[in-house]
Formats: sequence, structure tokens, C-alpha cells
Amino acid sequence: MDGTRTENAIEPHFKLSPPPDTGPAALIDAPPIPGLFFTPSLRLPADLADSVMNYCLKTFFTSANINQIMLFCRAPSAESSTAPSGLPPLLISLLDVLSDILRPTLPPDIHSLLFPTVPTRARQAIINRYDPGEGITPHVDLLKRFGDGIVGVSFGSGCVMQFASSSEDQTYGVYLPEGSIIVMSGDARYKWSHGIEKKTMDYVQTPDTSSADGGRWVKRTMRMSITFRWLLPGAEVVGSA
Ligand SMILES: O=C(O)CCC(=O)C(=O)O
Ligand SMILES: [Fe+2]
Repeated sequence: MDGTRTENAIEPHFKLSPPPDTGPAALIDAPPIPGLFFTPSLRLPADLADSVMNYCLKTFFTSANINQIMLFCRAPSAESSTAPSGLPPLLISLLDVLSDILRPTLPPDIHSLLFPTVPTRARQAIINRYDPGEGITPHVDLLKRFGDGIVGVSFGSGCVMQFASSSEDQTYGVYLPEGSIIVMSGDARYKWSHGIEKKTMDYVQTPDTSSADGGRWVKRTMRMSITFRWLLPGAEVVGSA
């Protein structure tokens, strides 16, 4: 598991007022981080997003203390030509739609890293549910367990994701709207941490302001995210670590 998601269920939520003190408004477009791809206008179709979210809430998040689910999808074996199995059909459809949506904007090598014609690795889908006031500790996804090429989708609510690089002494907050898609590869995956602060609202740039200090408060509602990552060889055996 990454970070400390399981602790969230027992942590008190933020009070709604007064708004927490904040730094500059979060960006509404991609920050200059090599390997990070984010086009805020590209969104999942609302009907698909609703179906996926409702399916996951009904199937996996059946009690208030469950906030994280991991699913695994094997690569097709050399002996069988059958389609990869292990993910619910709706998540396979989600991957197909993500591939189509991202094809025009991603560099071809990054697109084929995420959506190879014939996958050779097992894939993990991690599904996180956040009530307002919950977040995830800044982290780099486990280096020994996951490969390069990570794609994440936001459902139900937007939130600000913080990206930080210790070597560059630089931090960016980026607002990920409901239905938006983020891709992390290269430096963005290996050299920058990502996390979500435990807040009930985010201070976000207004679309008509180019300066980073003009913003508005955006309340969070329940958010779900699905993140697809490649398991490194051997990492498909899940132990207690
Ligand atoms: O909720 C998100 O969008 C991020 C989740 C995440 O970073 C993780 O599970 O490793
Ligand atoms: Fe992560």
C-alpha cells in the first residue's frame, strides 16, 4: 500500500470554517514537470464516469471504513491468446476509453507505454475513496513494485494534487476536476512526489486569471480515484508489505 490511506478512517475531519490558511491558488493546467501529462479539458464521458463510480461504490465500498481497494489484471500468457482477465469488464472498458481519449494528446511512446497492444505485464488498479477532509500523504509510488507509466482518473469531485520535487525545491498544486485524467511517467513518476492535503476545500486559480494569486475556494465532495499501474516482474505476488 502507498502512504497512510488506512489511517484516514479514524482521523477527525477538518472543520468547514474558517478556511485554512493557504499559499498561492492551485494551477488549473499542467505544471512544467517532465513526464506529467494533464489536459484539464479532456474528461471522461459523464455517463461512463457515473457508471464506473456507482459500480465501485456498490461493489467495493460497502462500509464506511473501506477507503482503498486494489484489483489486479494478469498479462495474457504466452500459451493462451485469451484477453487479460482479473479486472471487471467496466474497468476494461474504462481503459479502452482512456486509451482513445489520450491518444491525440500523449506522445506516442507514452501512449503505448500505458496502452500497449499486447500487454506484457500485470496491471494493478487501485481505487481510493476520499470523504471531504481526507487526503493521501505525499509519496512516490513504490519503486520496487510498480513500473513506469501511471494513469489516474478523478470521479465525483475535484481536488488539488500537490507535486513536489526535493531536488528542485519546487511544489505545484494542480486542481484535478471530476472526470479528468492525469498521467505520470519519467521524472513525474520517479522524481516528484504526489499527495493530496487533508482539506475540505481547495483554493484554485480562476479560469480568467493568469496570475497564480487570484483564486476561489472550491469545496470538495466525495471523491473516488482509479489509478492504473504496471506491476514489476515478481511484484504480482502480493505479500504483507
Ligand atoms: O487519489 C489519487 O488520485 C491518487 C492516489 C495515489 O496516488 C495512490 O494510490 O498511489
Ligand atoms: Fe500514488
